[in-house]
Amino acid sequence: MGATMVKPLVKNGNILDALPSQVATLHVVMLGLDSAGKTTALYRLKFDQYLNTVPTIGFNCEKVQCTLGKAKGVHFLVWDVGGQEKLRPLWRSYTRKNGRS
Ligand SMILES: Nc1nc2c(ncn2[C@@H]2O[C@H](COP(=O)(O)OP(=O)(O)OP(=O)(O)O)[C@@H](O)[C@H]2O)c(=O)[nH]1
Ligand SMILES: [Mg+2]
Repeated sequence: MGATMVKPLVKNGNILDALPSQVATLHVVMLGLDSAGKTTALYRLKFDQYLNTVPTIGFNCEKVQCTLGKAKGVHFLVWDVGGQEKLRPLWRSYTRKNGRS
């Protein structure tokens, strides 16, 4: 049985360094249970502050520009999807075009 070589996605522990240099906008979907902290993390990324949040009904979408490292200038379109149980059936509609589902 031969071993398979898998090229690591993350180099030097930094996922940003693994991004292609010529990329316009990367879409990121945040999924997780309610009150996991998704919106808090998104606002921290976008506004560099910890802001009070309310439970997300539907989704929030924010454009975030990377300002450091090799990924400087790359734009992320971050989709922060509500995690309440009644909203979870909608999660698949945010992931079906990723080629893995
Ligand atoms: N202690 C602690 N509290 C956190 C952290 N991140 C978020 N919170 C708190 O957890 C609560 C829920 O955070 P949200 O960011 O609204 O959670 P969410 O994942 O967006 O929840 P839904 O929108 O319902 O899916 C808020 O009161 C936050 O202040 C954390 O890292 N530590
Ligand atoms: Mg939220």
